[in-house]
Amino acid sequence: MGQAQIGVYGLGTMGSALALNMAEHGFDVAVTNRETDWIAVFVKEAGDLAVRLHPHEALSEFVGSLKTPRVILFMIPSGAPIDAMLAEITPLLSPGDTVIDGGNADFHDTRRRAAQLAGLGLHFVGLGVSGGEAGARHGPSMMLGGSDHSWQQLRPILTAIAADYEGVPCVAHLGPDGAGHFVKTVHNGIEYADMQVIAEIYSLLRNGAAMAPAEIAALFAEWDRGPLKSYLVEITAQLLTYTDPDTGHPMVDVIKDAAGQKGTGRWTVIEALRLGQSASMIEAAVGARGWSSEKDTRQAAETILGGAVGAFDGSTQALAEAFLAARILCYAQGFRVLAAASEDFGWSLDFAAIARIWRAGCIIRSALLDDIATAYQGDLPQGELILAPGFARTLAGCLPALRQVVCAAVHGGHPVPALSAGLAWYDTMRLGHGSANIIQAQRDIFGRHGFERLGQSGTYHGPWWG
Ligand SMILES: NC(=O)C1=CN([C@@H]2O[C@H](COP(=O)(O)OP(=O)(O)OC[C@H]3O[C@@H](n4cnc5c(N)ncnc54)[C@H](OP(=O)(O)O)[C@@H]3O)[C@@H](O)[C@H]2O)C=CC1
Ligand SMILES: O=C(CO)[C@H](O)[C@H](O)COP(=O)(O)O
Repeated sequence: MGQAQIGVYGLGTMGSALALNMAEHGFDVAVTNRETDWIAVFVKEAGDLAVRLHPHEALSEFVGSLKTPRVILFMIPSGAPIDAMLAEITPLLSPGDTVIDGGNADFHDTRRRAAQLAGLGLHFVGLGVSGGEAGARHGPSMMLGGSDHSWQQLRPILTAIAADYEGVPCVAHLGPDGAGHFVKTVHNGIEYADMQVIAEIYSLLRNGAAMAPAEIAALFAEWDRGPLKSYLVEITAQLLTYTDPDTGHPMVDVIKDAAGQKGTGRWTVIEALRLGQSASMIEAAVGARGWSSEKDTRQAAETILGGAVGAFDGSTQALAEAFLAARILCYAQGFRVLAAASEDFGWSLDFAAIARIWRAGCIIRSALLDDIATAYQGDLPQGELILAPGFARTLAGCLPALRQVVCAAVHGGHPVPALSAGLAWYDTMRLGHGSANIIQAQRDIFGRHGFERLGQSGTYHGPWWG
């Protein structure tokens, strides 16, 4: 009879940190890894926590060491590796056991896997985990999609290891099958947009206002003490203080300006479009990462198109206000995608709960999330965050600055795709009467698609065809 309360397969960055976190909270954890040489090293390096870690090389022994019904967490790349491991492990499991994918998975795959395992009497959980290595080790934010049975099995462990926000653990059961992975995907989409906004503001300060990294670091550190307080602002302030030991230059200057991406930002945009939404700031951030990776093309273009940029003479106060407006807008776009998916998949997502579990532990944790949780607990006009009285007021106060910053950036030739996408969305939403009447007329002329008339029901055609 097995004794371990949970098994962790995959002792990479995240899996090893989560296993140590569980052990530290008094849970007995069976551990294993594809590369088996690493298992003993990991346990040895765990020091005092090793007593709670039970290493196994063979999968059958790992499974056999677990209390039943079993709970097994995979922290490996999602996609083909998860499917291959499910094929290997499911014959060793019994009805009632739960398998968790804690990686960043495409929620469509999670839904498929949940259905596949349900056919075997097994439970499959898609668990979004955020916080990087430090979060996983000391308290991540976790978004769970799966059955009530699995949630009851996992709840004691997950609430113990989760980040804590004023006594509230940052973990929640958000819905069935793919709901947790979907929410994590959108979390990452917001992460992309917020990071892009920070990069754009940095660039305006550095290339437009000729500020040194150390000065910008001080400014970000100051912002981190006010309404812009967030993990991403904090680490940006820190990273700008480092010097490259090889060259003596600011570290940020020797890092190639080509951003990587593993897929979650792109998935957010694809799902948003599929759901009839446009998370334009997230789209801008994904696009900007793509363009950034075309370094050779950009270098060639600079010699042909001219790469000079003008001075940016906006104040740092205007930048702070523009940043706050942009942050509200990008979170609001992310929540709109969640709302659309919740409706489409019948998940009944609890948006206040999502905001609450993002307040600590995760990469997008920020001062704003408590206000978002509060807004979702009250009456939200049209269900729109930007219409919540507090946010509408803040946006109205900060919008002149966002407009001024975007204008100054455009005037000086500084690319600000996320800031300008946010502004365009705000300006679109605040107009009760837009310009789509022209599009409707065009569609009717070339395709007889018909249009609605203001104040009348039914479909009409114009007098175009004589
Ligand atoms: N790093 C981060 O900040 C975050 C990562 N994630 C997600 O967590 C998961 C793990 O990421 P991370 O810990 O960073 O990755 P690492 O690269 O540090 O570790 C990967 C782990 O997966 C194992 N592995 C790789 N390929 C296979 C395979 N084909 N079959 C079985 N095991 C395999 C590796 O085993 P071996 O040692 O044998 O190579 C290793 O244990 C990913 O899905 C990632 O998207 C989620 C949130 C944050
Ligand atoms: O999930 C995460 C943070 O929340 C991971 O760090 C993820 O890898 C970030 O995405 P990308 O690598 O595409 O920047």
